[in-house]
Amino acid sequence: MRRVEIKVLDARLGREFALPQHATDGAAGLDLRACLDAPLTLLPGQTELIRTGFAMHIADPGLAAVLLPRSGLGHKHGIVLGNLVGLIDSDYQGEVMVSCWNRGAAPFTIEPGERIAQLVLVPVVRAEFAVVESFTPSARGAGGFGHTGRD
Ligand SMILES: O=c1ccn([C@H]2C[C@H](O)[C@@H](COP(=O)(O)OP(=O)(O)OP(=O)(O)O)O2)c(=O)[nH]1
Ligand SMILES: [Mg+2]
Repeated sequence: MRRVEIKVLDARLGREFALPQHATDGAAGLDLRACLDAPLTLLPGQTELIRTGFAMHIADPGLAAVLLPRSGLGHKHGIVLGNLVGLIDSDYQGEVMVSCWNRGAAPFTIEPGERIAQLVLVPVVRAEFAVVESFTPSARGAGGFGHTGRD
């Protein structure tokens, strides 16, 4: 287990609402809860930025966190992320925010404390681009976007 510092910004977190945690021993994500004061109804097409009640500082530049939809909410109710995937930089120290987008056809109400997204810590390889005139040839070359066919 990796230790990552967080600051609790909403007093309900860790009391009324569980702190972000892995739901099972094998879970890759930590579920994030909506720190809302009242239920929030997202109409079809609506997007709102929702507080999670904590700030995090990953600190290690070799790590980042990605925010991903929960599959049940996304598939059954159309509740996904307005930015599709959220990226938390290792030097970010602000509140983790979740952009919730109702891409479905029906209104959906998010309750205070509801698990709305998941955070996955991922390794990062930082790079410095080196400008060259030519590449060592590869089998693919510049072919892409389906050039290998469909079967
Ligand atoms: O879903 C998200 C995405 C980002 N962030 C925070 C953490 C991240 O480190 C910071 C900046 O995110 P990003 O680089 O994706 O956004 P930007 O539009 O490029 O903003 P900036 O100019 O601040 O880098 O915002 C969130 O809290 N939730
Ligand atoms: Mg940025």
